[in-house]
Parts: sequence; C-alpha cells; structure tokens
Amino acid sequence: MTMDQLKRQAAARALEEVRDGMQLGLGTGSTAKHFVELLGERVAAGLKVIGVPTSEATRADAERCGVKLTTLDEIDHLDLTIDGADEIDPELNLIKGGGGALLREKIVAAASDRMIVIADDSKWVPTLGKFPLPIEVIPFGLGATRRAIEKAFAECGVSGQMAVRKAKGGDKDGHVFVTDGGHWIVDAQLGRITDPPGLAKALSAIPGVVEHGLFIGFASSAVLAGGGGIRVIERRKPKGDQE
Ligand SMILES: O=C[C@H](O)[C@H](O)[C@H](O)COP(=O)(O)O
Repeated sequence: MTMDQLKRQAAARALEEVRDGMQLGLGTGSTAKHFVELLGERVAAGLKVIGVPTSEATRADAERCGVKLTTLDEIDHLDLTIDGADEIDPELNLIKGGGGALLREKIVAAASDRMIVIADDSKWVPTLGKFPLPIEVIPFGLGATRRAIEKAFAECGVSGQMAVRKAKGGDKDGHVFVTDGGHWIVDAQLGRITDPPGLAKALSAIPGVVEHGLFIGFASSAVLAGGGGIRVIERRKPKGDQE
C-alpha cells in the first residue's frame, strides 16, 4: 500500500467519528486533504456538518468538495477537529506546521472539544524532534527573536540549526515562505526534544514568536495507518493540560 493510501485510510477511519450536525475543524496538509474529500462525499450523500478551515488551501478544498464553511466569529465552539501531523509521540504531543498552517491549526484545535490526529504510521516517533520544528515569527526584529529562541533552546537542553523557510514551486521558488497570517517560519533542526511542554512554554514567551509547532495536550486520539492495519491511540491525560 502506498503512503497516500495509508493517509486516506486514516482519514476514512476518523470520518467514522463524524455525526450529523457537527461543527468541525478542518486540518491542513496531504492527510487532512483526504479527510476533506471523503467528508465531501458524505455531505453529497446528505450529511449535515459545518467546518472551519485551518488554511486558505483547505478552504479551497472544502469549497471544491461542497463542505459548508463558517468562522470562529460566527460559532462559539467546534465539536471535533481532524488534522494531520508531522510527528506524534506516545503522549500524543505533536509537531505540526510542515505545511505552514500551524497558527490557524492551533487556534482551531484550541476551540475544539476533541482533536483526532490522522497519519500514516511513519509519523509515530518515540521522541519528537527529528522533523524540524516550525516556529512562526514576525519578520520585524528577526535577529533578536532568533537570539531569544537560541536562549530558550539552551535553557531547555536542545540546540540545532535554524533556517528561515523558503517557498517551493512556481515563481515563488527561492523567496521567503509567507504564512496565511503574513508571517515567516523558522525551521529548527533539534534532533531530540526531551521536554516538549517545557520548550513549548519557553517559545510561547518570546515576543517575536507568533506560534510554534509543538501541540501539547491538544490531540484526544491519533489514528495511525500502517502496513499491519489501523491503530487508534487514545490520550491518557484529559484535554486542558495544554500550552
Ligand atoms: O502545516 C501543516 C500541517 O501541520 C500538516 O497537518 C502537517 O504538516 C502534516 O501534513 P501531511 O499530512 O501532508 O504530512
């Protein structure tokens, strides 16, 4: 089975949790895109749901698939968010933001009663950090922000190269990647993050950091699709112990 088929399987399993009338957070990325497409098929068959997209890309996909959309200004909570991840550890701490949507993804996840993470099982890791940690920053004063990030890394016992993300593809190739919120992303190659909650807290305290890709305490469960089938891992701690 290809990686893409595994992603679709995980998306299909998460779709079983969707009920008529739900207000849904719609994630971003190649796995979340499968979910939106499958949701669109259910909507065409009569399912009534409304979604809040976590990126302009997901907005376009949802519109194409006929999924009705709203905003967090128009509704006061979400029942369920389904989103992908770049890494998932056994505590269901996540690294997200490989596609640059971490800020809206975290706002939507925080507004949601439950979050199901969907992924192929290559995303399951014993310790976060092999995937470069995305940190969304304000371009103004970036030098100072980078120095503050380095200090936070040292205090949390990690270190590694940082690079401002470049756009890929089309005529934007080589230019700085700009998020949907108009910010930049610094990717940090940390290798091994031994204290994800501590690092999340330290990064959140830096003024030039808009958001970071550590999602601590957000995921209620993870649906992992692999060669041997689908595994559903439930979170042990209650939602609320999040950064
Ligand atoms: O910013 C992007 C998101 O956090 C994605 O959910 C994450 O990068 C996983 O994407 P994919 O499903 O394409 O691996």
